[in-house]
Amino acid sequence: MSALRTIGLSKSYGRKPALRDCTVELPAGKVVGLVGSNGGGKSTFLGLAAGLIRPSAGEVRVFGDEVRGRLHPDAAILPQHRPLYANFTIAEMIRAVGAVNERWSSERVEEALAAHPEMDPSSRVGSLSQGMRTQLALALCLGRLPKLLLLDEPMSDLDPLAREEFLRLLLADVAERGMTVVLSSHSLGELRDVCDHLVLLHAGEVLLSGDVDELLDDHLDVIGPAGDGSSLPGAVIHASRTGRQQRALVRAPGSLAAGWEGQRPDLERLVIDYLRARRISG
Ligand SMILES: Nc1ncnc2c1ncn2[C@@H]1O[C@H](COP(=O)(O)OP(=O)(O)OP(=O)(O)O)[C@@H](O)[C@H]1O
Repeated sequence: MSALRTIGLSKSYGRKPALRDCTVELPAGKVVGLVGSNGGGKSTFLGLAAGLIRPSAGEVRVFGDEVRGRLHPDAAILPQHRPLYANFTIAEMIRAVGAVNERWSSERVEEALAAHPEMDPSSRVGSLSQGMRTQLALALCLGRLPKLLLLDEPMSDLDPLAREEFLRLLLADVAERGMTVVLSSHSLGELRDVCDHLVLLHAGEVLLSGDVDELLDDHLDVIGPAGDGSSLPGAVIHASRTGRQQRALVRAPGSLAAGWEGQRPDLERLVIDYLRARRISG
């Protein structure tokens, strides 16, 4: 069964569409990278998946159950604004969140915070740096022992070491507990190392969704003589010229004509060329 499935999911704010007819199926036990342009709909997608936002049309299912305005008991979300009470101490915050969750492990929270001895339990949340708040909010998410963890730009305010530790913690939970992680990020370099599955959003539309390796295998980054567009193999996603050469990203490539060379694209190339193509076509 998929961890998260959306069918024709749409959300408009007033008359402005934020997500349009989104149908995706995200496999359980994987790390899913949610990427795209600014305002592409990533936070809206995560909010809908968590039941924080109500859809304008379509449906969301978490482990087969339709999400209807409330967080699925097997899910946890780290929203972009990190919902914490500034006047509470860290220890009070942990107790408060534990008290409202039926399934709860304070050991799991402590385990997640163990790598951060600077987070004294008696410190006020309001005195923590932005990155420390993110660490605390993530630890609170893990305390719910989620099977599906939804993370909105979790690494944006973490230092390089904290990012590495954060990813290590997540990957350990994916491997040991079979957790599914959906994380939005603009940092393709970081996603490349951890993502099994990709969802690419632009202007509320899903441009790509699938297993990362399969998507990369299905594309070719080709270079050849300019002006010879007729010999490009496969469907052209985006093409550009420099002098006498042209470069293109093609999908479902056939065999290459003489004078052309091709290689499997990396994740950055794939994502950037899809977004560039959309920007040009408007
Ligand atoms: N509460 C809201 N009211 C009105 N419009 C909204 C609201 N939240 C989001 N939007 C609009 O919906 C669209 C999608 O926004 P969303 O925050 O989901 O994108 P995003 O991909 O997370 O963006 P970013 O990468 O910039 O964080 C944008 O056009 C945004 O302006």
